[in-house]
Amino acid sequence: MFCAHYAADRCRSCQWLDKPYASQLALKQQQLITLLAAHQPFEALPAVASREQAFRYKAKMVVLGSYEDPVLGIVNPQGDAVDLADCPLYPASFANAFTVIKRFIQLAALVPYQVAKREGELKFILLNESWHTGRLMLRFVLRSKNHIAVIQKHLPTLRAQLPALDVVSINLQPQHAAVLEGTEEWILTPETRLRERLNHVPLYLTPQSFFQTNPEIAASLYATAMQWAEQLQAQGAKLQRIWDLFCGVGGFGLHLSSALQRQTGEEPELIGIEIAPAAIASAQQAAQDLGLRRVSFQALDSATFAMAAKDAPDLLMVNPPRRGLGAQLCQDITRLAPRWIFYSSCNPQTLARDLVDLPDYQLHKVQLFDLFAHSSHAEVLLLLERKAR
Ligand SMILES: C[S@@+](CC[C@H](N)C(=O)[O-])C[C@H]1O[C@@H](n2cnc3c(N)ncnc32)[C@H](O)[C@@H]1O
Repeated sequence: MFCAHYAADRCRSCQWLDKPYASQLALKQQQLITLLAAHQPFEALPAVASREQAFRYKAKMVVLGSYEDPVLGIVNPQGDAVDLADCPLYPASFANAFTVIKRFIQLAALVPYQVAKREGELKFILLNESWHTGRLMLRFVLRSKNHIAVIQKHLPTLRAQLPALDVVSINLQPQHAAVLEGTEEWILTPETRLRERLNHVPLYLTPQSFFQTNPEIAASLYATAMQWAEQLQAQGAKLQRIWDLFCGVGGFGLHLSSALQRQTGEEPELIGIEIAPAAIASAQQAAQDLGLRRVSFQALDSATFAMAAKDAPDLLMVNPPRRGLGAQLCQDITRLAPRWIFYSSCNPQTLARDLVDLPDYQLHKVQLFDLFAHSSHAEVLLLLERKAR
């Protein structure tokens, strides 16, 4: 992929862009296998390759410059404001959306926040596109409530110029700190969720709920977890109780539950645990759309849930943030002793550390999903089985 910003040394966010894509993927795979070498023997499946560009359906843009001439992008290590409205990682529609958003910033006189002076109002623009529908969700991250009224006043103009825009919200982030978003959110549109669909599963993206940046590879990741579960069930494994810890809007659990039900005609019991209430509401809506009845999505801390649990599920799905599961949760998983674990990780280092804390489990399968092409980041799915005692 050619990127003019990278070539001019303005943006180096894609740290590996100087390597041909095939070499990037081979290197990630090799690093992963080396990291997990102590857990041999296991089957290392071929890495799932991404598109090289236009795969990133979520943009987090710092708002810089002035309201008359706004810049949407980053401040690079040299301290320069770099406009990334034409970043080739985004789908083609984002360039037009950013042009319209810049006009809106001018119209509503939304002064970009200046970190050094602690002045201004608009900190970030967060934009999501649904891969399935092409519809958009836009969030303005503001320092104070001062500009809510003016954004509301001009909202009809924004929506007329960007007809794909379904959801618009304001997030309040009053702190002078490197924090992307705050806890208060106002949704300004009648539509409060962006509809997505990966494989056969409807998913709802809302402000304040996590969703994967690369939906095409996320679809492959969910489909793979689903196929592994179907294979286990076909080989006679009992998979009647599933937990999906760190479930977000429910991607893994909903795929697993609906696929296993399709295979046997019997719906497994699914418990999904996630800290963000907005994501839980989305997961509940999707479960209802799928007609699943034996589902309980709960807004809780995963470690607290596991600590209080007495009985293990048959299949434990975990997909923690970069920090991994941590020692306490690994201890509770060991105590509960589910037979099967699917571990999806976006940080192989913390994954490797967690595996050391799960000595009762044998690693069977490893697969890399390149959600983050041109970077050193890797998403991995593992299949673990409790060792015979
Ligand atoms: C890597 S994301 C995975 C989300 C989801 N499994 C998916 O496929 O999109 C990690 C999720 O863990 C949630 N999370 C973070 N800390 C948590 C905690 N202590 N307990 C439960 N969920 C947590 C985040 O809000 C986020 O949705």
